[in-house]
Amino acid sequence: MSQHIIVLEGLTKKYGALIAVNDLHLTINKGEIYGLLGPNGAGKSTTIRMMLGLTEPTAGIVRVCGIDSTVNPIDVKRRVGYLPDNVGFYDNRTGLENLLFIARLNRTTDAEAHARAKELLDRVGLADAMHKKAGAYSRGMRQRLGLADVLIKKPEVIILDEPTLGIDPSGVREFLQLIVQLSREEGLTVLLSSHHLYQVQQVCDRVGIFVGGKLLANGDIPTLSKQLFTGDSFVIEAGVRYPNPAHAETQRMQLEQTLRDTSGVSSVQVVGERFRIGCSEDMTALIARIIVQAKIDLTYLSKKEYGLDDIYQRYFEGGQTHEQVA
Ligand SMILES: Nc1ncnc2c1ncn2[C@@H]1O[C@H](COP(=O)(O)OP(=O)(O)OP(=O)(O)O)[C@@H](O)[C@H]1O
Repeated sequence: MSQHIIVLEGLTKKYGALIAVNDLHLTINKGEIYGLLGPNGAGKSTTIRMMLGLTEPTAGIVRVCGIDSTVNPIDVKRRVGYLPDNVGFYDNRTGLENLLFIARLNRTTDAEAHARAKELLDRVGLADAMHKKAGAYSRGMRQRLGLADVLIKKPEVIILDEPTLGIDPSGVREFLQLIVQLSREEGLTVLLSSHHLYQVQQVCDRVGIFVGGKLLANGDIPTLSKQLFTGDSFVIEAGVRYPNPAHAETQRMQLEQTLRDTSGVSSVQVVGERFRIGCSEDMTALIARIIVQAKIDLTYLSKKEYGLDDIYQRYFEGGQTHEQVA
C-alpha cells in the first residue's frame, strides 16, 4: 500500500458564495503526526468532515487509507478514529462500561471486547479509574477515555480535534506523550487540529497552516522557518556597555560595521545598548568574541530561533479572509 495514507487533491468546499476550503492539495504519510493549524473559521473542521465522508466536497478528491471518502464513507469510518473536541459519554456508566458499549457496537465478542477495553484503559492510564463513573472523570480523564474509545476499533488513522482543550498543563503533557508513543509504537497516523502552537510544535512531524480556506504552508518547522525567514533563521541579541562614554559612538559604529561585514550576518539593528543580529546560522560564540575583541563590555547574549508562533504570525500578516465565488 502507498505510504500516502491521506491524499487530498484540489479539495474544495463552497457554502453558497463562501469558499470554506479552497483547492487543497495535501498528502499525509503513514505513521506521521500532522498538525492542522489555523484560526477559527479557517476551514479545518470542513476539511476533516470531508476526510470522514461527513460532508461532500464541491470539487476535488479526498482519499483516506486508499478509500474515496465521498464514495465509501462507511469504509473510511471503519479505518479512521475521530475524537471531537468534546466527546460525549454515558456519565452514569463507568469508564469500562462506556468502552464495552462502544466495543460491542463494533461487533466484537464479549470476551474480545473486555480484553481490548481493559488493555486500552491501561494504555491510556485509566486502569485505576475504570470502575469510576465517567461523570466523575476530569476533563483530562475524559479525553483519555475518548482516545481509548477511538482506538477500540484499531484504526489506522486517528483525527483529533483540539484534544487538549481545557486540560491542565501536566495532563496536556501526558496526553501528548501518549499520542507520540501510540503513533511510534503502532505506526498510527495522527492528524491533530489545534490552535495551540506550542503543543503542535512539540509533537507534530509536519504542520499545515490554514488561513481563509487555503493551505498557506506545509512542512516541518525548520523548513517553514527557512522559507519564511530567508537568511535570518537565528536572531542573536547582545547587550553592550561602552567602557569610555567619550568613545561610545565611535565604538558603536565600528562594531556595527564589523558585524555587518561578518559572513553569515544578514542584518544588524541597534537600539540603545542592544544589538539585534540576524544570521543564517547560530553565530553566538563568534559574536561574543567580536564584541569582546572590540573592547566593548558584553552585558548579555541571547539567541532566538524562529518557532511555530513566529511562522504562524508571519502568515497572518497576509490577511485571512475567505474568497467569495464571483
Ligand atoms: N454548514 C455550513 N454552512 C455554511 N457555512 C459553513 C458551514 N460550515 C462551515 N461554514 C463556514 O466555513 C468556514 C470554515 O469553517 P470551519 O468550521 O471549517 O473552520 P475551522 O477552521 O474548523 O474553525 P474552528 O477552529 O472554529 O472549528 C467558516 O467561515 C464557516 O462559517
